[in-house]
Amino acid sequence: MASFSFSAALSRLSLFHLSRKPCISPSSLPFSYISKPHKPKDRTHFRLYSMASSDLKESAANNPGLHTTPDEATKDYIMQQTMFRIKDPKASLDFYSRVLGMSLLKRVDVPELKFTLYFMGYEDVSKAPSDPYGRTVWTFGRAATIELTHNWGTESDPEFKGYHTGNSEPRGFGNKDGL
Ligand SMILES: C[C@@H](O)C(=O)SC[C@H](NC(=O)CC[C@H](N)C(=O)O)C(=O)NCC(=O)O
Repeated sequence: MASFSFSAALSRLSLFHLSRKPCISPSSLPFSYISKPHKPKDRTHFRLYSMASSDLKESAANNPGLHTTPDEATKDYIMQQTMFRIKDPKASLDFYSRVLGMSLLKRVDVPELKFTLYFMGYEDVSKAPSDPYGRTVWTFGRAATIELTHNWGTESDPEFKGYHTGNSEPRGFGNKDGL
């Protein structure tokens, strides 16, 4: 099998097929790789895509409107939260914490309006402030959190048929994927 050097790979900037026993671990490459078994038994084949090419489908030149640097006026902005309404907090908290490995960053109970918010995220909550105000400020400073909204009673209301999933007309919200 031809030797495979990282510099040679960079200079070629093209697709690579690694044989069954790659001479270097794909995980050590700064390339992104997609394991694509050619046949079910060949699970060690990898197809490597160079990331240096400027004609990538994902380049700014190939995607009008795409900027590689944010506007100076909003450069510190982040997508802080997206909100999903949930029917049953027990089931949803189990899914987002046990299945997806997220942590509960902050819980907000609003009894006067009979709802609770659960802010979930991939953060080490042992580093969160212990005081409620500090914890709130910390939570709303985390990027890409999920705000789960539970309107009290939906979990036990036989008349509640669940929230719109986005998979029927009018199609709106699409889906959530996990890996
Ligand atoms: C932090 C708290 O005071 C809020 O304002 S959260 C935003 C608010 N959420 C709710 O009122 C949740 C209960 C409501 N019945 C619902 O299901 O939304 C809100 O503005 N919700 C509407 C929205 O579009 O986010």
